[in-house]
Amino acid sequence: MRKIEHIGIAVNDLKAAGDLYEKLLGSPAYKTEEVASEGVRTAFFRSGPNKVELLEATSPDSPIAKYLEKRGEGIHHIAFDVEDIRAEMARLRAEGFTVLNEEPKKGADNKLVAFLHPKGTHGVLVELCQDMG
Ligand SMILES: CC[C@H](C(=O)O)C(=O)SCCNC(=O)CCNC(=O)[C@H](O)C(C)(C)COP(=O)(O)OP(=O)(O)OC[C@H]1O[C@@H](n2cnc3c(N)ncnc32)[C@H](O)[C@@H]1OP(=O)(O)O
Ligand SMILES: [Co+2]
Repeated sequence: MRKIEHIGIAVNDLKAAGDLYEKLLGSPAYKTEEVASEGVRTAFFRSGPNKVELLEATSPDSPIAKYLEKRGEGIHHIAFDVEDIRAEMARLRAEGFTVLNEEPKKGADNKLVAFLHPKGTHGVLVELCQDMG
């Protein structure tokens, strides 16, 4: 794990939350992007070398919709930047973590992504991200 790639925050309304985070961070989202396969629309903000990803659900069966229904708005996941996502997935499986994806999938912000089940990480949904260059 090279660094924290982004902190993911689940929100009910991306526009309203985005306006607030623009005030909070002092700059607008550098990207908004829909990831249909995940049923999410995202907005990315920079905070120095770090990133914040706001996520709203675009379908009722989205993981974000389910999370919001159950827990309301809040920090949804921590994403880590990895050099080689397939190698990391194999390493973490061998270490006993529950890797939720057979194969990495295309995420937002030009990344290949995979997730670890929060039950195996002390309650934090972990995302692995490899930059696709
Ligand atoms: C890819 C685009 C973008 C990017 O950065 O590129 C994204 O980040 S997309 C983010 C949205 N996509 C995902 O989250 C995919 C991975 N998530 C999942 O596969 C599910 O959400 C899963 C398996 C984590 C939970 O789904 P499930 O249907 O099992 O929901 P439950 O409510 O039954 O949850 C089971 C259990 O886990 C706890 N839980 C659920 N979500 C989280 C979370 N985000 N953080 C911590 N814990 C979580 C939930 O409370 C249940 O525990 P329990 O003790 O039974 O209440
Ligand atoms: Co993410």
